Amino acid sequence: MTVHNEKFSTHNEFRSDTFTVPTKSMLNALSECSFGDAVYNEDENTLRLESKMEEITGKEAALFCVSGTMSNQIGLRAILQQPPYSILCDYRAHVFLHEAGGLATLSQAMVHPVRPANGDYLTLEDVAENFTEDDGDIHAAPTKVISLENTLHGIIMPIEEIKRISEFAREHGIHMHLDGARLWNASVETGVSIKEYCQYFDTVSLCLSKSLGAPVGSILVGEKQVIRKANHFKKQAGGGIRQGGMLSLMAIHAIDENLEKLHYAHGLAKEIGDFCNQHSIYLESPVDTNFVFIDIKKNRMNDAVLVQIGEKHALKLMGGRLAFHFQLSRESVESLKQVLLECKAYAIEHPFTKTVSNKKFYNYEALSKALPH
Ligand SMILES: Cc1ncc(COP(=O)(O)O)c(C=O)c1O
Ligand SMILES: C[C@@H](O)[C@H](N)C(=O)O
Repeated sequence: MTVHNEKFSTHNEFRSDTFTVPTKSMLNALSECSFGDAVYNEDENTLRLESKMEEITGKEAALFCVSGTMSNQIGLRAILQQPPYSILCDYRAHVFLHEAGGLATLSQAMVHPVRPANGDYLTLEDVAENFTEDDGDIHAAPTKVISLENTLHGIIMPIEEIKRISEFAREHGIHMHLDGARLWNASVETGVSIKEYCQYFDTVSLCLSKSLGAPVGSILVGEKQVIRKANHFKKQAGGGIRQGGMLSLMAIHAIDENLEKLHYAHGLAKEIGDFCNQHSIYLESPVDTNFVFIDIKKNRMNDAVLVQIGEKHALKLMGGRLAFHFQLSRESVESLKQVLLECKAYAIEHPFTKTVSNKKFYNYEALSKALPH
């Protein structure tokens, strides 16, 4: 992957697939992009992207948003009507843990985080045992949305389970939202189409700026009146995009050119997952797609040491979560194996037994080194 300068190198970038950069093909396309004001729905490329996503997802309407956090939060807000209500989600859900408490502030929603009994993904039994019936009990905040995430920590949620939960939700008048930031990864891996996944949900958020490599953006899809309301919340939050044609054209190219490259990323992740298993480096969850979650606690590793050993080998890490994407080099993956062996050896000599929060899969100090101060 040729990049524009070493500061933005992605060949050695394992912190997240959010660090992927536009390909030369995406940049070359910009010579032909539109410059309409997208707030007035006058940008040709943005309308083309939204129409493309309506076709891919089978939903009535699509909305180009500046981030996945925005598309999730305005999507959930748009389907909620009158508090008190609650949102049921996985205890690791991004909408719950990593979107700055938006469900409380924008949606005034209570969140009911549920730990899957199987350790990997929510089942109907998890939902049925934990949802709050809208039965008039004034002590309660009835469940009005079940928000799923696929993939979650790279784990694929089986389509059969999604279907069971969706049927249950519809029987109980509960909306279904999908945080599909990496639904592309699930679809490429399972062969189940994006459209088939989306049919079980009222609203779906899909990210363009992660494994697909677009520089900015996510898409929210749903029924016309829901997307119309979501667009209102988008503008309220200052998310109106003026000449968005450059961003949406790169997003169109990202979908057309990079989707198949996800297989490469998944292959690298599985290779590292197998390597860990062969060298007794415990994993937190299965490697279904583009993430390897090292079980830092069980390995008695210190994630700051892992980051430092990574730096010694010119790799960018931010903790026990290892992200894989199509811009990684073969050499970096080989170096990563060395880093993991060194970190495992260090942990044997110096076991890390301090109790740390499991709320974050990233070492913010390491991440913050990349952030403007
Ligand atoms: C599962 C998931 N959903 C939503 C988001 C939010 O996306 P963004 O960082 O564009 O706000 C992320 C972050 O990348 C994510 O990992
Ligand atoms: C950090 C987190 O918000 C981001 N979504 C990631 O996966 O890297």
